[in-house]
Formats: sequence, C-alpha cells, structure tokens
Amino acid sequence: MTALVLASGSASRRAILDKACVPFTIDPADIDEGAVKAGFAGTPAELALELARQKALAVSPRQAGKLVLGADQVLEFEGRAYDKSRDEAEARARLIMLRGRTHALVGGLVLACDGQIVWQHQSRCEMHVRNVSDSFLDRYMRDAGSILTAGVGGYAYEGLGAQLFERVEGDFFSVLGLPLLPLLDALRQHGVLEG
Ligand SMILES: Nc1nc2c(ncn2[C@H]2C[C@H](O)[C@@H](COP(=O)(O)OP(=O)(O)OP(=O)(O)O)O2)c(=O)[nH]1
Repeated sequence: MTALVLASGSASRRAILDKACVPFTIDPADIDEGAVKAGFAGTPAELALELARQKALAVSPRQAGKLVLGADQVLEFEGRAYDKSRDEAEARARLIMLRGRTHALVGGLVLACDGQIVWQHQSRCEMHVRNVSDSFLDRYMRDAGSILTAGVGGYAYEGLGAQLFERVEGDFFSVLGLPLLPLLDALRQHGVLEG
C-alpha cells in the first residue's frame, strides 16, 4: 500500500480524513502563500489550484515514494479572491459584505509523488448568504469562535455557520475544504486505499 502525507495544517482537512478512516501522516507545507498571491494574475480558482500544487510539490521531495496531498481554498466574490480574515473585525466586515449575496468557495486539490503531480481536482460551491440582521451578526460573532479567522469564509458550515445560509450549491466536504469523494477515488487508484 502507498502511504499518504497531508501537506496541510488545516484541522478541518485532518478531521475529514480521520473520520473517513483514511491512513495518513501530516507534513504541512511551508510555502510563502503571500508571495504566490502577490504575483498571481489568474482567476481565484486558478489561484487555489496553484497554491495546492505548490504545497504538494514543496513537501513531496522530503517524502520519497509517498503520495503527498496539497490543498487550498479561496473565497471568490465578484471575481476577487479573498483569504482568511486576519482578525474578528475583518471577519465581521466580510460577513456584512457577503450577507444577502452569493459568493463561491473554490478549491484546489493535488496529489504528487517524488516531485511529480499525479492527480489534481478543482471544486466550486455557491454559497447563498441570508441577509442576516445586525443583531444576528452580533450573536454570531460572540459564538462563532476561532473559525472566524481559521476558515476562509469565517464560518464552519457544519456548525453554527449553517445559520448564515439560505442555500448552498455544492458538495458538503468541498465547503469544508476537502472534496472527499473524488479524493477517495484517486487514493484507491494510487494504492492508498483498497478498492
Ligand atoms: N471546519 C470548517 N473549516 C472550513 C470551512 N470552510 C473553510 N474551512 C477551512 C478549511 C481550511 O483550513 C481553510 C481554508 O484555508 P486554506 O485552504 O488556506 O488552508 P489552511 O491555511 O487552513 O491550511 P493549509 O494551507 O492547507 O496548511 O478554511 C467550514 O465550513 N468548516
């Protein structure tokens, strides 16, 4: 069986793989995401894929013979890419910007082995946010916790964040940052999981 390495520090991604009983080790990528974003001229979806590629290729050389998974997720709103909020004030301003509107969570997923990309996948989820009231937002900010800056949208869709939405079009796991089903298929193809 081939060993899988998750090149991510994301608690969400780790939890999804753990709950799906996928065997893996963790070796977070140490790339300068800011530098990649500063000079990037593509779409938010292309940026997410490029960041996932760079994370997988940064870790692969030190994980000889293993399958390395790089992932990234970007919030796209009106054609612009947004990263995680730096603090609660920014998270609140972000939610005010997004309420009553639709944004997308776009994701990139890449598997690399010995410095070569062997599989990649892109995901897109349309997130229709309720026009929440200021009083709702006050309560949300009080109760949301660390996801305000740990999650790209400032919400945990599997938790309190669900109350933000009137409709979501897309795969549940992709919203959380890891398109699990296409990944499981790739892991079976590459000998990490049995068929
Ligand atoms: N639990 C949870 N996490 C979410 C949700 N939506 C987005 N996220 C998380 C997944 C990722 O950890 C994060 C997206 O940011 P990135 O793709 O840059 O990953 P992150 O910096 O966390 O880790 P990495 O760069 O892979 O080491 O947001 C959600 O609804 N629930």
